[in-house]
Amino acid sequence: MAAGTKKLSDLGLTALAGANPDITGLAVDSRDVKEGFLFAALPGTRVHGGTFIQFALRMGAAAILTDAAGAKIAEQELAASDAALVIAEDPRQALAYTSALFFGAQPGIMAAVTGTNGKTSVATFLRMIWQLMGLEAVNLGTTGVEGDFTAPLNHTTPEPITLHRTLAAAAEAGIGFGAMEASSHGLAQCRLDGVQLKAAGFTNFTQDHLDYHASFEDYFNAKAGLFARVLPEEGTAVINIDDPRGLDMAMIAGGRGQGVLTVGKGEADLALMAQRFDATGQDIRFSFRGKAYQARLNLLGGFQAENVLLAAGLAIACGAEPERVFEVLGDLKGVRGRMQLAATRANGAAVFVDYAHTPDAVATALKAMRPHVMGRLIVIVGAGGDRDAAKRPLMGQAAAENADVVFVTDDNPRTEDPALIRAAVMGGAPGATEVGDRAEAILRGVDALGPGDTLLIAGKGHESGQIIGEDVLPFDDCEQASVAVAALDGGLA
Ligand SMILES: CC(=O)N[C@H]1[C@@H](OP(=O)(O)OP(=O)(O)OC[C@H]2O[C@@H](n3ccc(=O)[nH]c3=O)[C@H](O)[C@@H]2O)O[C@H](CO)[C@@H](O)[C@@H]1O[C@H](C)C(=O)N[C@@H](C)C(=O)N[C@H](CCC(=O)O)C(=O)O
Ligand SMILES: Nc1ncnc2c1ncn2[C@@H]1O[C@H](COP(=O)(O)OP(=O)(O)OP(=O)(O)O)[C@@H](O)[C@H]1O
Ligand SMILES: N[C@H](CCC[C@H](N)C(=O)O)C(=O)O
Ligand SMILES: [Mg+2]
Repeated sequence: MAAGTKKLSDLGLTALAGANPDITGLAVDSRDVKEGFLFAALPGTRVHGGTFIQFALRMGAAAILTDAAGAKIAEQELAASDAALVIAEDPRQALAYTSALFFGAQPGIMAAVTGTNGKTSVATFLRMIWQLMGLEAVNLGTTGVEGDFTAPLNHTTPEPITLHRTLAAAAEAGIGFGAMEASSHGLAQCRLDGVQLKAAGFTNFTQDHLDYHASFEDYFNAKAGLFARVLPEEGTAVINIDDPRGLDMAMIAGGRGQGVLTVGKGEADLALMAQRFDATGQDIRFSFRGKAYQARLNLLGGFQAENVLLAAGLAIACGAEPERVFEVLGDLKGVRGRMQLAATRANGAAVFVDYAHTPDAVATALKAMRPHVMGRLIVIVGAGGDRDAAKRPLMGQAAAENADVVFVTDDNPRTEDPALIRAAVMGGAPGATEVGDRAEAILRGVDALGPGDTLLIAGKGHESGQIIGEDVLPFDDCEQASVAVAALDGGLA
């Protein structure tokens, strides 16, 4: 979508020498720069983007946005060029605000959700609640843009240029409501600082991404940035108060003067009082500010009710009538790749696919599955390469502690040696069976299913490819589950 040309000053930026060129586009990678673009030369984890200013200038950049270090790297090239130079203390945050001004529109009501697990689920349920109330809505995140406007995304929280281009396109298509995921990377890099939020949610905080964040506390602080920085003072924070860090988040939000709506099993504004599980879902009883309600959820897993209530809280915080929100909960559908029924064997045993890729998520998914299972619970688990290595044995342990049979296999090895990743996972699950090839592991897991047993294939959820080295090979857990059932039982599942 062409956003048109804007003056540098209309993008909230002031150049050092007073230049005010027309800006025809924005780029964060020098290889994407075209004539008249603003190039944001950002400090990176590997290299400073300032290194690439010389290439951006050659491509016709009209302005450079960077920090003092970036400007120093390209001092000579900048002196010899008449491109405008903008130096910001935090160029990532400046780029976020600039992107919002450049693309100029977003759905009028937006909410963001952060937390280690449950972001996609909550954002998707919130979008569905809005749609079921007759509103045009989207969710943006790991599964792309879904709802009344669709588009693929490569990141859970895209960098600001892609984010605001997408939000503007959605707004132009008539979308009035948007629910987005705020990943810890996205928050640490201020990717969503230019989005106008009405409400923000917090699901939970457990181990992940310690490859990127220097410490557990750094990881927490990145997430807390959603309330401490991005959500405005007049916004409402919707907090899962059952999480050990929920109170900390509520304090941060309250400290900034934001409204706080708590969700949880104990004392909470929106309180989950009882759950009754059966083969196809659960009935829940809950209260909102003291008044009791009941709803049917066609969703498996106790934690899904928590995600649904957080989404309901966000809908209310965004202005919806509580009674209307509670009425539509019974019509919610499952989220793709989250506790999704993938296939059923001739003997009745079921195969589920779930995106559990953290120790907490593996434990939660298996514990949640247990009340729905009569026989043995079998799990297939692995861990991704080029990601937090410390979580691997913990994922194995979570599988061993909560399932009756464990198969350890490859997830996305990326550039790492898959055998070493598997060995680390096996370290936490010594009694497990190791099967490197994921399709074979699924076949073995499905073959092991007796009547009343259930298989949970964890880790890849909705993903349609397996990343090996730099290649992405087609691979879909749901599809492989069907193939395995067909191979063992004949016909298609
Ligand atoms: C680890 C991480 O988040 N990296 C982000 C970061 O890149 P970086 O710091 O590694 O960049 P770098 O390689 O050091 O390069 C520095 C700068 O030079 C630029 N460059 C580089 C080469 C060149 O030829 N020209 C050029 O201009 C780069 O665009 C970059 O701005 O800044 C870049 C620009 O903003 C981001 O695109 C990039 O995200 C990469 C693509 C990424 O894969 N991020 C993942 C880990 C991520 O964000 N994941 C979360 C999900 C987390 C979850 O599971 O919850 C997400 O929100 O998707
Ligand atoms: N409220 C929850 N508490 C604990 N675990 C959960 C919760 N919700 C979901 N999970 C587990 O986490 C997995 C991922 O869920 P989801 O995709 O909604 O999380 P996410 O935060 O978006 O993950 P990502 O970091 O990849 O974006 C699910 O498949 C499930 O196993
Ligand atoms: N957003 C997460 C997804 C992990 C999914 C899992 N299949 C893996 O590859 O580790 C990440 O990039 O860390
Ligand atoms: Mg997600």
